[in-house]
Amino acid sequence: MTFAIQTLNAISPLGLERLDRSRFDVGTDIPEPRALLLRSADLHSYEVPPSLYAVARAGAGTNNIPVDAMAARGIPVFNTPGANANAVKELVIAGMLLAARNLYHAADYTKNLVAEQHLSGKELDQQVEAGKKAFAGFELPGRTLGVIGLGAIGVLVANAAQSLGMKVLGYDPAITVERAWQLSPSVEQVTSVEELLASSDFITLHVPLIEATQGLVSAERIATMRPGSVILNFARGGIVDEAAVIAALDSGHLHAYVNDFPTEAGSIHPKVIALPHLGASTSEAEDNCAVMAVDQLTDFLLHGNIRNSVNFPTVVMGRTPGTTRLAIFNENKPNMIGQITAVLAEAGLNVAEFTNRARGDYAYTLVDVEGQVEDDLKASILAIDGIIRARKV
Ligand SMILES: NC(=O)c1ccc[n+]([C@@H]2O[C@H](COP(=O)([O-])OP(=O)(O)OC[C@H]3O[C@@H](n4cnc5c(N)ncnc54)[C@H](O)[C@@H]3O)[C@@H](O)[C@H]2O)c1
Ligand SMILES: O=C(O)CC[C@@H](O)C(=O)O
Repeated sequence: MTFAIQTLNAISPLGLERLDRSRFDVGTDIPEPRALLLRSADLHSYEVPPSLYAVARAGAGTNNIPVDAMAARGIPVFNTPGANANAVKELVIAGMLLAARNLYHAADYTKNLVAEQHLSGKELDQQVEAGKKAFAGFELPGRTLGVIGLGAIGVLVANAAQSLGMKVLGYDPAITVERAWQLSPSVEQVTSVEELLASSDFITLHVPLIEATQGLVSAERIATMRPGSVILNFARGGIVDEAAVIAALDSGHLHAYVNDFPTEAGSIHPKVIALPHLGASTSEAEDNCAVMAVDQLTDFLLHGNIRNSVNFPTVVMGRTPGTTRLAIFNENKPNMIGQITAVLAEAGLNVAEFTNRARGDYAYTLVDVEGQVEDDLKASILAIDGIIRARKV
């Protein structure tokens, strides 16, 4: 049996090469895909075909995918946490330097001297020296960076800024133990966004775009920021009230807004540096994301294992020779396990391994039974109230 995987964005060949072509068909035009492999393609109005088993996002953010609706259909959505974090970290550091040293306008100034004013030689030298004072900037050591979201990217940014001599504040009410261990001990964790904004010269956002973070940087909060501060947004456009930022740039309250999500108003504003969603656009990050996404997807399709899903729990079980594996998605409600095992017992099947984990409203079961199973077993499992999907793997 082969699995058809449809790619909806350009995926690094390093990832695609890992797909064993005797088991996987890959293409951009696949009418009944078993899986989707994508980056930023928007799935919110995608009509999910009954054939679809899984979605793999080669990247971190999954706001382009209706993850809850996918969960309700028993479709895990995978992402690749950390795989592009270094690329984003480097761009954030570049963004701080672009803003602090006015590099964007400075480079424009010199280009203009030649392209528009046609200066050369001594005249050019004179104007270079005469004009440079307009672009004098400030240095990073001693300045404070506030990091909102201490996940894969936020921790790398915090540690890098700290090693550049900055004071770093961090805010993340749900920081994981793993990230807390990675965070430099010199980074001071604060307990509110307000505290962080009031004490920072730069703030950088590294949270997902979800209901709770939509408009997190609001007009009210911007008003509490230090005069002359800089906002860096390499997370998602919707986390910032851009109209409020532009008003604060116009009034002189903010120095600059550096972001990865151009809008009509932002792109042409002289104090906005808007990059074309470049955060993860390095060959290294694209390779890392593609490899991780493909490996997670194939492990799920071939073995039912779930790692790094944003809508189902991690469930991983090694294969036992001589057994048949069933992968079952169900609603998270009482007596589901009892009913599944009762069906297996009725079919005279001996369970070799069994794992069940729940996450929110849904749960996932992997069960290895000894020997082969009859085709009608799947129908008996699907007949249990609350079972969403079942498959022999
Ligand atoms: N510009 C780009 O190309 C690019 C690349 C990668 C990621 N991103 C964006 O950056 C986001 C973060 O990526 P990541 O890899 O660090 O993800 P991550 O999941 O490792 O970290 C996100 C962190 O945000 C925290 N968080 C969630 N809600 C919060 C809140 N209200 N206040 C404070 N902290 C909160 C979480 O606890 C978590 O620690 C992604 O969701 C994506 O939108 C953009
Ligand atoms: O795929 C990309 O180029 C961007 C990915 C980035 O926004 C992410 O959330 O990982």
